Amino acid sequence: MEEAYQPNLHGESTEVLGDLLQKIAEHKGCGTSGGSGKASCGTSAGPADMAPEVWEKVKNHPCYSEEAHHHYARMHVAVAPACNIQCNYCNRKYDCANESRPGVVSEKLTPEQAAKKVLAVASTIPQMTVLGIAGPGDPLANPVKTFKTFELISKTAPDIKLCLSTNGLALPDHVDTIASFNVDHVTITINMTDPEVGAKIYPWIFWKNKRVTGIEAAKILTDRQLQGLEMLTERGILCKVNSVMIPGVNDQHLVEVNRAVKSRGAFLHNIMPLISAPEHGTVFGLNGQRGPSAQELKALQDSCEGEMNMMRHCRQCRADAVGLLGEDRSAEFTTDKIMEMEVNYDLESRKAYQTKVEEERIAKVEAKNAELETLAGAASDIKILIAVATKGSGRVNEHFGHAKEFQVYELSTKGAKFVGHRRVDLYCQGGYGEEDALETVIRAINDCAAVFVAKIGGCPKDSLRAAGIDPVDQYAFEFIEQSAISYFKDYLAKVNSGEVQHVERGDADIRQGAFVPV
Ligand SMILES: C[S@@+](CC[C@H](N)C(=O)[O-])C[C@H]1O[C@@H](n2cnc3c(N)ncnc32)[C@H](O)[C@@H]1O
Ligand code: SF4
Ligand code: SF4
Repeated sequence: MEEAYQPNLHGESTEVLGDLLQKIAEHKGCGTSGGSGKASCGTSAGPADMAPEVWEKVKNHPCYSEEAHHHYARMHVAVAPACNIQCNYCNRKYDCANESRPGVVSEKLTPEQAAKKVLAVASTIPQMTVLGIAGPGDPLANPVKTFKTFELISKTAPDIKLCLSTNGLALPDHVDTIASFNVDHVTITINMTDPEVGAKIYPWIFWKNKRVTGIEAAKILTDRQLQGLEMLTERGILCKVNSVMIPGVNDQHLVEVNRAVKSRGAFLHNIMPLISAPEHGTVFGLNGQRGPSAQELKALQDSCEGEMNMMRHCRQCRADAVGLLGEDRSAEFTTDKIMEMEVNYDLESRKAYQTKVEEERIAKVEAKNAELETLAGAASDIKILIAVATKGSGRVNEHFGHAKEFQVYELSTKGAKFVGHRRVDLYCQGGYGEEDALETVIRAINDCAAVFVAKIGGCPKDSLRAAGIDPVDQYAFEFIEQSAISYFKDYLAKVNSGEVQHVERGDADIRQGAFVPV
């Protein structure tokens, strides 16, 4: 192991960073508020309503703050191979280096290898702020490996936030240990509170040294999950609940789940699409269980939003993912490569870098707010979706042809709201076989009125226009939200003058997560 690094937590740059973060909070725009669990980021209640200790936890956590995810990165370490339950959508034996979805890893690590990897990544990616353990199995079915990893990292990289993601079965037994390692973000996957529904998702659980099946298993699981959630929130640990949306199985029921977890103090609800394909070898993949469409997912998230804040920017990462959400740099940090890397974990230079990131965030929020003021008083029910090609930093900074995903924003007189993303790399690979990649991208974003890009060639421009999608490169390298609001203002003006006719667009031809044609 490396020698323990002793940080200077009272250094000047730390103070500067603190001031900047406070400024951002005053600009109302960058977190996800506590208590009510409602969204912020210029969408509704902002950090002004958020308890300072909650703000402290979410301000640079890419999963807990939609706004932070444009700037801050996370990493997962795959130290937890075993699992204590079986879900009909999970098969951890299937592995593909090019595939990014939960449960997939290229190599499993020991706690010592994981700690070394964290230092290597933190030295290379100064905006990496969060270390999560999310499998490939269940962290709490591997408690020794999980907590040893946390212990090592909390000593060597004390500025990194620790997270874990669990199915919750063993959670009540480990809450005190979780709290003792200052793990202040825990995700619990809760797909049901009704055991009848649960029996369709979980064939078995391993409980008190024996296998339990059916409704009895689902009843134990839901009781333990809800008990664990209550125990964590009582201790002030922020909880995110993941729910996998499985059409025809738990889609209607998730509204009830949403109420149940909100009433027990969950901070954020992440309803994610089922990923299901026969080649994954899962029960659902093999029996043809489909995932939801992008529209079905958004409709369910919208219907739960009145209740609590919904996460819409989850990328359903691999258990060894590294980088900004939506990018995967795990191939740069394999065990072989780390061995040869010069690791220089310097807390002060990490803080200095993050200070620059915070300056950029402030500029972005100010620009958005200024643009939003120009919309004040505009009355219209029109809403449109736009797709944005971005590499991060909250800017329109990706070439159309290089985009592996598009971020989708809903524009209205209230402003620009992030509502999801479309991963076109997997869609191209898995969806339509020989079909031209451009065609599949167009089908994936054909519910959007425009696509914002840093650059685009003449041919794709023409094809997009023919599909009724406006290719917009005039905001190249500008901030996304400010540009989107400015575009929407022009759009409304053109609709009002009759220059453009607003049409309600149909659904995109994409099934989130499943990558098969609707
Ligand atoms: C791989 S699991 C690891 C953590 C833990 N075992 C759990 O299930 O919460 C991480 C997340 O991925 C989700 N997941 C796994 N397979 C999935 C699939 N095929 N489709 C959608 N979500 C999936 C799980 O439900 C969980 O929320
Ligand atoms: S609990 Fe997590 S790791 Fe275990 S089978 Fe379900 S998804 Fe897979
Ligand atoms: S799977 Fe979702 S919640 Fe977990 S690290 Fe990725 S984006 Fe964040």
